Amino acid sequence: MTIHDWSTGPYPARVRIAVAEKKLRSRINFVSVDLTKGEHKKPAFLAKNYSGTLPVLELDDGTFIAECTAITEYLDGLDGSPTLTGGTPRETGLIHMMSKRAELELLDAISVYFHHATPGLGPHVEIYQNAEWGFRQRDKALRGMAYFNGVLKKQPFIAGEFFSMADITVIGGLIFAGLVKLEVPAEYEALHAWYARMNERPSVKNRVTMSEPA
Ligand SMILES: N[C@@H](CCC(=O)N[C@@H](CS(=O)(=O)O)C(=O)NCC(=O)O)C(=O)O
Repeated sequence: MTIHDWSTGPYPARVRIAVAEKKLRSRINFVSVDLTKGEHKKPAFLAKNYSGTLPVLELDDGTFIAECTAITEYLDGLDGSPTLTGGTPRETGLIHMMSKRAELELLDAISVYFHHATPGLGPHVEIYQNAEWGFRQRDKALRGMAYFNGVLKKQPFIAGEFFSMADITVIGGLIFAGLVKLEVPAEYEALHAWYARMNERPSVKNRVTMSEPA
């Protein structure tokens, strides 16, 4: 399998963490797509992913799977023993809900702030910007941080009692927050403590270097 990605990107991080958690590194060939040059918006890449975003998983039969959630669901199911996306209908529902909530209320909101209220990937990629919309989404992300801090006051992981795709998505959000220098307020102690625990996981710690030659 091939993953088309950008080694330091927040969304690619979600899939890199899932690859490591599922011990699939030896089965993956990473191919870098240069976002800074707008390669992801050129016809050759758009043929892989209509949405022009990274990462994209390319199967050996030529099938392309984009969208971090979809890629994670595929990878998690490969060994017939899903550990990241839920082992029962109740777990699957809760994990999907909390992962989608993490996208809507945190990660995607920070992405909009990055693309609209900062120089983003540069004028050749950011062909339309609306700073007010970007700042509104930044404020939404800060509310999202408060929400997830509240969740983590009551349970050890984002979707309940064990690590899941939902944790990985919030990790992606906080990686993006770091990249755009959006601080997690100090008073969100449960979120800070959880993030410190997450950063101790080898899958999180080694996510960027995993694609470097052994
Ligand atoms: N909904 C998509 C969003 C993916 C996404 O936005 N990826 C970023 C990659 S990174 O910024 O996290 O490295 C991207 O392609 N951004 C480029 C752009 O939006 O022009 C997903 O979940 O996979």
